[in-house]
Amino acid sequence: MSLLEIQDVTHTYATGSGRPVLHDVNLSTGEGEIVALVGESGCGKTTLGRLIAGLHEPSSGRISFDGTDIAGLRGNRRRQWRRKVQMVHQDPYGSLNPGLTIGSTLAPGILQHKLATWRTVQPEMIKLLQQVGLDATPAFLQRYPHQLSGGQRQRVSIARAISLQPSLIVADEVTSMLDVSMRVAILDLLLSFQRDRGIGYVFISHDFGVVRYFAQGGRIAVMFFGYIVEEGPVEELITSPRHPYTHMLLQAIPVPDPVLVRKRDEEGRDPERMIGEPATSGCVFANRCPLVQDVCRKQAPALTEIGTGHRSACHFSDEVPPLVHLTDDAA
Ligand SMILES: Nc1ncnc2c1ncn2[C@@H]1O[C@H](COP(=O)(O)OP(=O)(O)OP(=O)(O)O)[C@@H](O)[C@H]1O
Repeated sequence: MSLLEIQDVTHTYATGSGRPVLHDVNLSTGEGEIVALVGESGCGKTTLGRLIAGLHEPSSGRISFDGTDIAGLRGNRRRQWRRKVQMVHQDPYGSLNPGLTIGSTLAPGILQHKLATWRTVQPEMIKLLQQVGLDATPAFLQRYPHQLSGGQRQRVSIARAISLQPSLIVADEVTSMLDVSMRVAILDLLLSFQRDRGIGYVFISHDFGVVRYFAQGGRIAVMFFGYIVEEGPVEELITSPRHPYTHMLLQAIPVPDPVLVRKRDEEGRDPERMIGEPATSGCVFANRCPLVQDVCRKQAPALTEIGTGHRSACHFSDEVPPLVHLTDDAA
């Protein structure tokens, strides 16, 4: 059974344009699994993450956790579900209350969920500091977020999430505001919790390099304007994309080799296609697609199984060309 199951979820913000920002999303993840959500800014990654973490309710569709529809959960069962799914945000400074010490940030959740008592909460918090690589002392618990570096603040956010012993963490662009030197350390820290505690992740990022590192062995779902257009095992999807949008994103990753850049351009990389409005009928990607044909303007392709655990929403997924920078003759 899946840990998390998202079925036909559509979401429209009451305060937004009135158009859905997620359309008929279907996605599932098993215990301890990593599923990465990738796509350009505004495609709905954070919205989907917030629905999974229960911070918004979907306009329609169903989200089940441990086999139970979360919309129907009440009382203690609802509290348990809220504890088991935690979210770590992109901006650790924004998500930590600047007026609270680290101790006052960590203690309430632990006490509320009865994971420690008033007597044991301090040693519990010190243990957490040590587990996330922070100075494990009572003095550190007295510090405020502004007294910490960006990396330390993100470690506090991670400590707050793991303090509630979750089964799933939604990690939303968790390294994008950190120095490059700090990024791998934070990713490795999160991976250690997957390895040692079986915590699964919904890992949101626009960076395929980061996703390839973090989600190895897991799956990627590629989103375009609120639709999942391709989903599959990480290595297979990154080396042999079967949707023209995934192909375009991967082909746009900068390479430091001018010969390769020329070869990509000769083979049809068209910067003009990197921008453009989503189509309002037929395939949502039709206005940008290099493979577009008449049928794409008329009929939206379903997300269809094209290999084991690999799905693509394209009428012409067989015609997506190999990536230039990964073919032998490009070397
Ligand atoms: N609270 C909100 N009210 C109204 N519209 C919103 C709200 N939050 C997001 N949106 C809109 O929903 C769409 C999807 O936004 P979302 O933040 O989920 O995308 P994203 O892929 O995570 O982008 P980014 O990588 O820039 O965070 C965007 O058009 C955005 O403007």
